[in-house]
Amino acid sequence: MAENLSFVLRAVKDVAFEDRPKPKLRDQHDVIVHVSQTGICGSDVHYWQRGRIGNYVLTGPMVLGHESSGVVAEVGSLVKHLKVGDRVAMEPGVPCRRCSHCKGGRYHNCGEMIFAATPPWDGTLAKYYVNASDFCYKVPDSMNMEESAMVEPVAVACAINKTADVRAHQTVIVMGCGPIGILTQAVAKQSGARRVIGVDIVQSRLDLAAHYGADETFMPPRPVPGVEPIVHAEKVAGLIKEKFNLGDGADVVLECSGAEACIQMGIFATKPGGTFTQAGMGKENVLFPITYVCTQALVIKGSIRYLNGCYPAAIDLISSGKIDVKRLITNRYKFEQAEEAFELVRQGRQDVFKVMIEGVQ
Ligand SMILES: NC(=O)c1ccc[n+]([C@@H]2O[C@H](COP(=O)([O-])OP(=O)(O)OC[C@H]3O[C@@H](n4cnc5c(N)ncnc54)[C@H](O)[C@@H]3O)[C@@H](O)[C@H]2O)c1
Ligand SMILES: OC[C@H](O)C(O)[C@@H](O)CO
Repeated sequence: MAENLSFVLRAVKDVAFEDRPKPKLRDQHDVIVHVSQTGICGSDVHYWQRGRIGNYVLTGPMVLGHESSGVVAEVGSLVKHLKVGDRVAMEPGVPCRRCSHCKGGRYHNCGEMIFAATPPWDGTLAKYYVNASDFCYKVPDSMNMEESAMVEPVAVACAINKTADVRAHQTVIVMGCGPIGILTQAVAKQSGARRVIGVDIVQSRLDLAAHYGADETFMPPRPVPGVEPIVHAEKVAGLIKEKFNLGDGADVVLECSGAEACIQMGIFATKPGGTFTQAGMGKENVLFPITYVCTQALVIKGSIRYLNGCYPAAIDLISSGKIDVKRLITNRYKFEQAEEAFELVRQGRQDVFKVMIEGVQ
């Protein structure tokens, strides 16, 4: 029997199962986690298919996966808050704790972050994963291990809302109704937003959004041949403002698709002085209506991964039943079927939303 069966991306479009040595505690504050469930994220599929996201480039074999829960199997001698057998949600990025960003409380900006399944760091799709104990959060008994793996995308959604400073009574437009968009809509609602409008080009995703966090949904009309895309985007933003009676725009726009058209529409749909936050990661460079940003004095922000407090907040939202992540899981696979699971996500079928891979027993 394998010691630490791992699902490894060996090169672009080339995955294989390998038996890797069981990880060792790197210091006395580490824990070894026996991984229970792992959700597949678009970025895992992206590395598999293209081998890079922005500056992160696959240069050697890397274990995939970063949305995981598990059971503590071993604890370092200085770990106080966890013991063997505890069930945890794992925050997959551990910062250096020493740079000016970490010391300033912005650890998401740490340049030395070790992030699971971001080259060159191995991910969590293995029997065992070693993590800093303070980045492992004990989950209440009421949460199962699939829900505990879903803490990761909910924490991303919390960070997006926190970055944009979403507040009570605001009108929020969320571009994109994939897992991140839908959860961002649900967190916006929980943050007190008065109206949340979800935008997507896929009807089934709008239908899900409408039964999840969004109050209203919108499908942008197709681009008109001969009309400049940016002119079309401004027109569509006008339609959104008119249809939903938003006056001169939404208080906040959260971009969760990465699509160039959505970025442009989102900017034009933000009210003067409002906040636009980019979380989607698509094309690295886009045509961007910068003069509009200037003349309307918009606040433009970027959101990446999680901020301090987002993991605990996500656990609270799930365990209190305020966000029901179970409804989002559409497909489940055994560890040995990991490639099949990845292939399913790659196909982008409309009936597939969140795919889970069970850990090695
Ligand atoms: N910032 C972060 O920390 C962070 C973390 C995780 C994921 N992401 C990024 O967030 C984005 C969303 O992630 P996801 O898992 O929900 O991905 P996804 O691909 O499932 O969702 C994207 C959605 O956008 C919709 N879309 C695409 N083009 C559109 C258009 N022109 N108009 C309207 N809708 C359009 C798609 O139909 C889809 O429903 C991705 O770009 C991902 O890389 C960012
Ligand atoms: O949810 C976390 C994200 O998937 C990662 O930051 C990834 O997209 C970039 O490495």
